[in-house]
This record gives sequence, structure tokens and C-alpha cells, in this order.
Amino acid sequence: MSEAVVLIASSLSANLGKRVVLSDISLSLPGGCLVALVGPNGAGKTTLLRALAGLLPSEGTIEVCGDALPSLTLRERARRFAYLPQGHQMHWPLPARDIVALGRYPHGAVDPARLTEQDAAAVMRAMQATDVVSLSDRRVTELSGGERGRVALARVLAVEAPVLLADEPTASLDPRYQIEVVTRLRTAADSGVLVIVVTHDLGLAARFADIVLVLSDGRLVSQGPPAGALSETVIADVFRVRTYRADYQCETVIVPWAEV
Ligand SMILES: Nc1ncnc2c1ncn2[C@@H]1O[C@H](COP(=O)(O)OP(=O)(O)OP(=O)(O)O)[C@@H](O)[C@H]1O
Repeated sequence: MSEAVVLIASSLSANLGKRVVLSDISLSLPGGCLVALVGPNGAGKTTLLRALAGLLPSEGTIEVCGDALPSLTLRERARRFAYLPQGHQMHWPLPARDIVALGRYPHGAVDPARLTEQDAAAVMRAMQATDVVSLSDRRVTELSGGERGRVALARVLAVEAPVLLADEPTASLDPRYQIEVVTRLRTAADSGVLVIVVTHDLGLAARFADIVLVLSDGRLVSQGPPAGALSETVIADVFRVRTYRADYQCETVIVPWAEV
């Protein structure tokens, strides 16, 4: 991981309503890195992703690719942060390809029917990476939850942003596609992107992430390579579960086993 740091947050705090949801979060993350953001329900994971992208007000400072976030126009922010929200609901019966083409909107592609060669190539790369080319002409409202999830992932890959934020991208996917989606995100990281993925799957986090961030009650309580950041003690303290741990094919296996 000799890549340059692309995202720095210093003393980040955020309130929602009257609740303090994030407190004093400091991070420095390089490109080319897959980061798993884990923590119990309500810990503040979604809020942290949104705060990092400037999608909600926060205190503290955020720098992306060397620029202070507030100095960037909205369009520039949208080119630097590709954001996949939780749930990826879609209500307009558009063809899957047009949804993926929305990923090029921050680059000026306002009409999916009239993409430049460069935009069309980015859309195709993203659709191939997520195995949705065969769904191109299908209306997204007529796809299964898992198929829609892969189309939504293709949309954010099509942005080709230096930072990709994905909120539970494997939820509702079958086991094969869970592995496939994480593998795609791993490939994006290997190509130089900083990928931050919210997940409840500690096994996937341990296996695929370079860095794990553990959030509890709005505070970062553990961070670093998976073996240390997801130690038995951390998981017991934060999630209140014991884990089965093993090594398989030179990779760490963590399975939540029983309540503490
Ligand atoms: N609009 C809001 N107003 C007030 N409180 C909110 C709002 N949105 C979220 N919260 C609270 O902020 C806290 C963090 O929510 P957040 O969605 O970031 O958690 P999370 O870690 O992503 O949870 P989950 O794993 O359940 O998706 C929760 O206690 C939640 O109830």
C-alpha cells in the first residue's frame, strides 16, 4: 500500500436532530485500498459515509485528493465520490443501461441516449464488471432485488471516481454474487481506487479488506488490518458475540458464533 493518501478526515463530528451521531473521527486513507466499515446497527456507519462525501453537515475537516471538501463544486464532489446508498430502490422503469449511464452525469453526460464514446466505454466497463450486460434493456423495476443491486453497483463504478463509498452492497445478494461483488470492489481497489464498504459480514471484511474500521456509538474504536482490528476482544466488546476463527487457504475466516 504505497499509494498516496486520498481521503483525510480530522476530528469529524456530526449531529442528527439533537443526537450526537459521530464523535471525533480521524482517518487517513490511501488509494488502492479496500476498507471495510463495520459496527452494530445504529453505530453511525451510514452517517460517516455521508459525512465523508459532504452529503450532510459535519464539524471537523475533510480533504479529498488534496483539496478541502468545501472548496469543491457539487459536480466535482460527485466526480470524486461515487456513492452507493443502502437499499438502492429504483422507482422509474428505465432500462438498466440508462441507470448505469447516470454514473456519467457528473462528467456532463446528461442524456443516456447521447453518450460520448468515452462515457459509453465507461458504462460498458462497469456493466461488464458487474455482469449486467445481459440486463441492458430490461426495466430496472422488473429486476430482482439482487439484479437491481448489481445494476446500482455498475452505476457507481461507471463514475470512475477516486473514492467509492458503498453502503451494504452485498445485502440481498445470493452467496455467489456476494463474493462476486466484493471481488469487483477488490478489483476497483487494486486499480487504485479507495473503496469504503459498509458491511455486517465480518467474514467478508476479514477476508477481503486491507483495513477495517470499527465504529461503535459514533466513535472509531478500532482500525487497521483485519486480524488486529477485528480481534476476538474487539468483536466481543463491540458486537457482544464470540467468534469462530480459522485460517483457510491462507485467508482469515471469522464466523460470529454465540452471544458473549
Ligand atoms: N435523520 C435522523 N435524525 C435523527 N437521528 C438519526 C437520523 N438518521 C439516523 N439517526 C440515528 O443516528 C444513528 C446512526 O445511524 P446510521 O444510519 O448512521 O447507523 P448505521 O451504523 O448505518 O446503522 P445500520 O447498521 O442499522 O444501518 C442511529 O442511532 C440513528 O437512529
